[in-house]
Amino acid sequence: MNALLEQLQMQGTENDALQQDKSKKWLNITPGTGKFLALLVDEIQPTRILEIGTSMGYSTLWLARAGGNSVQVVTIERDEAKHQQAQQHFRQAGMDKRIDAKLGDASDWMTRLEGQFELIFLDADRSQYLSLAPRLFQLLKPQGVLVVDNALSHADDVAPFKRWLEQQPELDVGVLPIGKGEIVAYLRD
Ligand SMILES: C[S@@+](CC[C@H](N)C(=O)[O-])C[C@H]1O[C@@H](n2cnc3c(N)ncnc32)[C@H](O)[C@@H]1O
Repeated sequence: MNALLEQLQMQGTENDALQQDKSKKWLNITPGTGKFLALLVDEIQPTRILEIGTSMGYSTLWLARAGGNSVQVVTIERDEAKHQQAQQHFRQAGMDKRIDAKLGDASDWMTRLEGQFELIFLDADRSQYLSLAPRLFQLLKPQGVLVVDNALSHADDVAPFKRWLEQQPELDVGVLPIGKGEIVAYLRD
């Protein structure tokens, strides 16, 4: 599994350096963010994790591995080629049973998901975050944590969403200087 993560990290870096078409870039989280997510999973011990923005499944694999056998990760990707390749990586890692990979737009899938998640990782089209915010909030379980990537690398893009989070009295919101910057929002009970 370590070897697969290292391979995906290297392939992603190489692909993104050469690829001109942004929709074909992998845009993996950094290994540091992967380690942070794994630590968080170890601390929260979630049974259900929601990820928005699968790409090739690099971050999904960090989440699923840390969660062990008892976790189910639901991950959403709208690009069919990426969705297919991610599923191949999940099988390769032997993690396909605990990863439920959905193909389609997050705004659509999120209305169809039932129940709540102890951890939500948001790493998708930042222009949609504000419109997704109310439903994301409903999907987050009390004492759950929402993590949002690119808080520092694309601070202007995520600013309206971050302000929305900060206006919710039940949420404690901070930004950690890990990887591309991570918003971490904790939903008090
Ligand atoms: C930054 S990449 C995700 C990287 C991935 N989390 C990782 O670190 O391995 C963002 C991905 O989100 C997908 N995406 C963007 N907006 C989406 C949406 N509204 N619904 C589903 N997928 C979306 C894109 O196609 C892209 O593959």
